[in-house]
Amino acid sequence: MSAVNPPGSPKTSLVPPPDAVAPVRHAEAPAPGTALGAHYDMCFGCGAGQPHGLHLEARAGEGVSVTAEFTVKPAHQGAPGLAHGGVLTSALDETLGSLNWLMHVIAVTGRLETDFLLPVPVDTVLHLDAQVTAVHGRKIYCSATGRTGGPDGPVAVRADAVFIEVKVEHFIDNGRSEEIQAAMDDPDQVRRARAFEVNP
Ligand SMILES: CCCCC/C=C\C/C=C\C/C=C\C/C=C\CCCC(=O)SCCNC(=O)CCNC(=O)[C@H](O)C(C)(C)COP(=O)(O)OP(=O)(O)OC[C@H]1O[C@@H](n2cnc3c(N)ncnc32)[C@H](O)[C@@H]1OP(=O)(O)O
Repeated sequence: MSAVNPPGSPKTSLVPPPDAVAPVRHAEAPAPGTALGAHYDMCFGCGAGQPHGLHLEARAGEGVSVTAEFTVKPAHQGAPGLAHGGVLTSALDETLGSLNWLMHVIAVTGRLETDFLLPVPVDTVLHLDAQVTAVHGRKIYCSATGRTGGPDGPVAVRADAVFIEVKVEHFIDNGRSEEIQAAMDDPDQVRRARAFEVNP
């Protein structure tokens, strides 16, 4: 049998390489406690205009960190009365994606690994916390936890991820044309997208 973790395999990619550097909070990052708002009104994770969404609300934290709250609704069930694991992973993914605001970088999820430690019942408020741990070129290494019963409660879910920095053209070139056109016609959306990109 070949090596369990051959170099370059996905399994090794969540560990920052030795020459990775500490993340830098952008000088114009929102102050700790500031609500970050949605990066896109129709986003499944954070968009207020998305009726099927999670409606996650993230706030800037200290350093390169964010916090968020997610209330598990009946529509999020996997087993009777319990949250679906994929939905919980989406909440972690969205919280990690919100870290973009603090670095003024646009990045998309490359790899995300979730540990499910406790079942999460419907009506639970999941207290999410995410931080960037290291940066290597375009790769942003980050981790998140979701706690129940309050911000200091037991960890129910946690995730490690690598996000990959992209340009706004990633969305323009790959998104379905009708949504891209609508986004480009919306000055507020263009402003929000560009706000990520100012990264001197
Ligand atoms: C004006 C209209 C604007 C409209 C837009 C509106 C708003 C935009 C603003 C903000 C939105 C931003 C983010 C959204 C935030 C939250 C949502 C939650 C996050 C998500 O839900 S987001 C969706 C899921 N996500 C994807 O849809 C990605 C699909 N994917 C790809 O699009 C490509 O795959 C890509 C771009 C990832 C890479 O492609 P690429 O060609 O650019 O880069 P390349 O391959 O050269 O890799 C460069 C270096 O990254 C390493 N690397 C690559 N892939 C890796 C992996 N998977 N794991 C570990 N490392 C990886 C390589 O190993 C190399 O590393 P090294 O430099 O060391 O060699």
